[in-house]
Amino acid sequence: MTDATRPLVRDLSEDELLARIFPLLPGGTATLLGPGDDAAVVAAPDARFVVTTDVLVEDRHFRRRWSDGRDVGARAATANLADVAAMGARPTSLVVSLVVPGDLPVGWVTGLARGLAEVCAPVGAGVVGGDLSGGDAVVVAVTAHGDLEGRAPVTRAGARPGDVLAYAGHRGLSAAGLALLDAGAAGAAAPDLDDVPDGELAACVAGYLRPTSPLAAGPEAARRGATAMLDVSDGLLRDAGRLARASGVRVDVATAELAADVDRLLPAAHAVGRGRDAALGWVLTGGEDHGLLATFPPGVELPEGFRRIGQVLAGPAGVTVDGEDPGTHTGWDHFAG
Ligand SMILES: Nc1ncnc2c1ncn2[C@@H]1O[C@H](COP(=O)(O)OP(=O)(O)OP(=O)(O)O)[C@@H](O)[C@H]1O
Ligand SMILES: Cc1ncc(C[n+]2csc(CCOP(=O)(O)O)c2C)c(N)n1
Ligand SMILES: [Mg+2]
Ligand SMILES: [Mg+2]
Ligand SMILES: [Mg+2]
Repeated sequence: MTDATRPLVRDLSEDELLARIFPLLPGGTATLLGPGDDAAVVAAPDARFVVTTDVLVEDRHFRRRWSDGRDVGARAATANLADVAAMGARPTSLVVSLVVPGDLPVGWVTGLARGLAEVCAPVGAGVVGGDLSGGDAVVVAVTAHGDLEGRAPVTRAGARPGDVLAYAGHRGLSAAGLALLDAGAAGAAAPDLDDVPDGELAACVAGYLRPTSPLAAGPEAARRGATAMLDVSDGLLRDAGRLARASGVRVDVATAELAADVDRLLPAAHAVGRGRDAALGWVLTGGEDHGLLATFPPGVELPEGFRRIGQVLAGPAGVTVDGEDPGTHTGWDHFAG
């Protein structure tokens, strides 16, 4: 019988570990020279490219008892590709820096490469290089690049009073999944997604372990004239506030437009002994869904996947919910609780 926990990272040399990773990485349609040399070469037909980076830290962004390597690889790719898409760009390539302890099974690391490939390959993005180091905790730092294909980038700063506020992707799913794992899984073995009961609870846990981002909706929003856009990583209200301040407008989120999302999360709220207030909180302030929040000029037909969730009004710059100040807790902050 094969032992999935062997060999360990410390049983292999760096070169041996890399030799197991390389064949698993997606090639990508823009890759001219992939991993193995001092740097990769990636086509940039537009003569400009977008570049962004995000890091996942063990016990801050994921727990090894909940997430396997594949989950973390998929999540690291999604978090980064969503930032590329939020500029209106098409992802082309990623580099991945890995810090791993020596007692980590090699299968965890190859799982991470497979998780990266599962998210990157379908959109034609290559994993073209990275770095490897030892350390006490697992850290996955990804840098992603994207092609604007001749379009102007969609920044956070272009929203105008009168625009429609719209969102594509899941809302509150990841936060609900985290709450379920937090409430039920202390000390438990990593849940295999296949073992989680069917239905909405499983969808929430999957939404936390492997969030999906509507990546194609970013370039499509740009083509349809989106005036501002960002991905929601820290919470709908927190990120809407960033867009609002960058644009110098008031962004008003309408809870009536979010009722179906709240309903969907009620089983998860009940499972952790909470009610509708918790579900609404996850939708408004939960992070890591990596959906796209964008503003469009009035009258524009929204691109596929986007739904209206509010409106853009004249200042003072900031976010309101049904016309009211939402208070201080609008989402995640690494340092300010
Ligand atoms: N250490 C840093 N040095 C330079 N710029 C940084 C640093 N950290 C963040 N930034 C920049 O600050 C801006 C906001 O970063 P932030 O990480 O909040 O955005 P994000 O990646 O879209 O969100 P999230 O990290 O929640 O997914 C980005 O333009 C980012 O490049
Ligand atoms: C074990 C565990 N506890 C809490 C959370 C929640 N969380 C961590 S970072 C973050 C915001 C996005 O991160 P960043 O701003 O670094 O991109 C959120 C919502 C989690 N994912 N895992
Ligand atoms: Mg970031
Ligand atoms: Mg972002
Ligand atoms: Mg953040």
